[in-house]
Amino acid sequence: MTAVIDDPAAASRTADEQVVVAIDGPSGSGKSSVSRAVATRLEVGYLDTGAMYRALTWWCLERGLDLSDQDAVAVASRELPLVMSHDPQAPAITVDGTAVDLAIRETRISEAVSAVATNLAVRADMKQRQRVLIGEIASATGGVVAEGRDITTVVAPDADVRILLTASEAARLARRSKELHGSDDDSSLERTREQVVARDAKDSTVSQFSVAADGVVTVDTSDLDFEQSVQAVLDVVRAGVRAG
Ligand SMILES: Nc1ncnc2c1ncn2[C@@H]1O[C@H](COP(=O)(O)OP(=O)(O)OP(=O)(O)O)[C@@H](O)[C@H]1O
Ligand SMILES: Nc1ccn([C@H]2C[C@H](O)[C@@H](COP(=O)(O)O)O2)c(=O)n1
Repeated sequence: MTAVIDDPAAASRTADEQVVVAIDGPSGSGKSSVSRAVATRLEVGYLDTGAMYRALTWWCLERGLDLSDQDAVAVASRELPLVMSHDPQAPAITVDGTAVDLAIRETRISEAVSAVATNLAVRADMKQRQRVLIGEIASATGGVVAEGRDITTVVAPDADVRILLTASEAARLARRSKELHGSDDDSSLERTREQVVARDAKDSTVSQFSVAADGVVTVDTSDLDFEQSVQAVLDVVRAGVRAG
């Protein structure tokens, strides 16, 4: 893999030149926002795999499914009529023609999504979908930044560059609290804890995203601001591309 990054003619890269970047990490580490910025700078597509689990959760609830009914949720996963735009500056997601970009970020979805994401039949289906999407996006745009919890280890263990994006629990809680409640005072932090710490505890029963697997580079953003985090990831990508 010999991709020239920051190449304005990204979409004309040959298969050998395409760059696939896999990024995992815990909730609030900055995966989505940093990955979108990195994909934008690299002029490649973006895949938010968490949005896929969220969309499935939304669809199951919309249809009145009991999320603890593993078989019914697995069938829903296979049938999910999902369409995603992979433009990092305008990611969009529809289910059966309904735009769900905002709905899938609601607290009710954040609190329910782990029940779906820990369903092993759903994970097997999502893995296949995500592998296909990574190939399609890379072909269409010259590369892809795909982020989630198991991209570096299960979905794309052969990615050109694999990164674990992490941050201390305090930093992650404060970031999410400011985003959701506009503040990181004590009561806001407490209200955010369920969505960050408790969700990670549930999700970590099926994926390993707290310790980097062999060959995965850890980028700790606890003491970095947003732009520094983007630059740190780009540095790893550039080093990985040169080494590859
Ligand atoms: N290095 C950083 N410094 C400060 N804020 C950051 C940094 N990185 C991300 N953020 C902010 O933290 C919040 C959480 O980031 P983001 O949604 O990208 O995290 P995530 O890892 O994708 O979380 P989740 O997995 O729960 O969706 C956002 O408001 C984002 O702008
Ligand atoms: N590859 C992935 C991506 C996401 N999940 C789970 C973890 C979360 O509970 C949920 C939503 O993810 P988020 O949008 O918060 O990043 O999906 C997973 O298990 N594997």
